[in-house]
Amino acid sequence: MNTRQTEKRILRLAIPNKGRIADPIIELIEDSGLILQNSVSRKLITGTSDPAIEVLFARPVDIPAYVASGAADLGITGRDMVMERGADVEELMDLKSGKATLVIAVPEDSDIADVRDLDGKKIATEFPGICERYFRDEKLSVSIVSVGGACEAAPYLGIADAIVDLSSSGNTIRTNNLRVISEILVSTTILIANRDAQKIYSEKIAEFCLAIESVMRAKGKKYLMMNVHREALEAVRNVLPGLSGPTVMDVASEDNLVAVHAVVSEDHLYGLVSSLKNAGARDILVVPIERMIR
Ligand SMILES: Nc1ncnc2c1ncn2[C@@H]1O[C@H](COP(=O)(O)OP(=O)(O)OP(=O)(O)O)[C@@H](O)[C@H]1O
Ligand SMILES: O=P(O)(O)OC[C@H]1O[C@H](OP(=O)(O)OP(=O)(O)O)[C@H](O)[C@@H]1O
Ligand SMILES: [Mg+2]
Repeated sequence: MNTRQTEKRILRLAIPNKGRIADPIIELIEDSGLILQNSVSRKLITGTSDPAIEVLFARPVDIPAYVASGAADLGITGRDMVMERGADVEELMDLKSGKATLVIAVPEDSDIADVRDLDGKKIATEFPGICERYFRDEKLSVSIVSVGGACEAAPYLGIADAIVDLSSSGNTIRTNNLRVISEILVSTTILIANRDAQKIYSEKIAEFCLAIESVMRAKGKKYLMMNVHREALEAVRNVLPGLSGPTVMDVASEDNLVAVHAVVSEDHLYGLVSSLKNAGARDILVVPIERMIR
């Protein structure tokens, strides 16, 4: 337990201050109902709508060490960052966003066909820690050239034979005439905790996880409400199967009418609405869902 943790009872959550995963993380946190006081200014530690939680803005790559040391109790960053730093933290939740694959790539016209061909070669990467461990485990001796970005240019510049870098759309690899020969890991954004934090803030952490989970569960889902004549109920039910069980309620004003409510996946919505109408549903409403708590 570090001194901050023993002295103060304000849970500190570290999140990225910039980069591609920063905005989706802020959006997820705020959708869960925890509002940040200063998300757009340059203030690096800010309060939230919960007086017992403060937010630290930091570089994604620094967050694992802050959490491991107890400078922050919770952190949200890429799994690749945690692995790169070899940080001793607890992974609490996979937030399933910010997906990217750490790949080994070589120039398209290279003779290198397989990882085994990399013995004795030079590898450029922003991930020297992961690389060193990976090639040691593979029992290959490589020299690692550490770069701060724009890694894909390294083979062309003659400073490396291969690169280890993240790829998501694959555009950068393709545009720079590289070919993937292997994948090292798939990274997503994760929620991590300091190993002592659970002892001090277990209730706050459980509350935070529940709130975040409820937003994730609601993503891509819509709430459908419709009125259905009893005779058409079976046909409407047949259109809905497979989706989370519809709720059927009597409509007070009309004897023969029931209200049917169901949670449906957004992907099904387009065809589903006309199928429901054809099956006899009417007054169909499609409503957004902010959070789903089980
Ligand atoms: N296509 C991608 N390329 C790089 N990182 C990605 C990609 N998709 C998701 N990520 C994740 O984003 C995080 C990178 O954070 P970083 O602060 O380096 O952001 P960035 O958008 O690459 O910014 P920078 O302009 O500083 O390179 C990592 O955890 C990484 O896994
Ligand atoms: O598969 P893609 O969708 O093309 O994405 C992959 C590219 O994005 C990242 O670079 P970034 O934009 O972070 O620049 P950097 O190399 O300077 O970090 C990563 O390092 C790759 O170069
Ligand atoms: Mg980058």
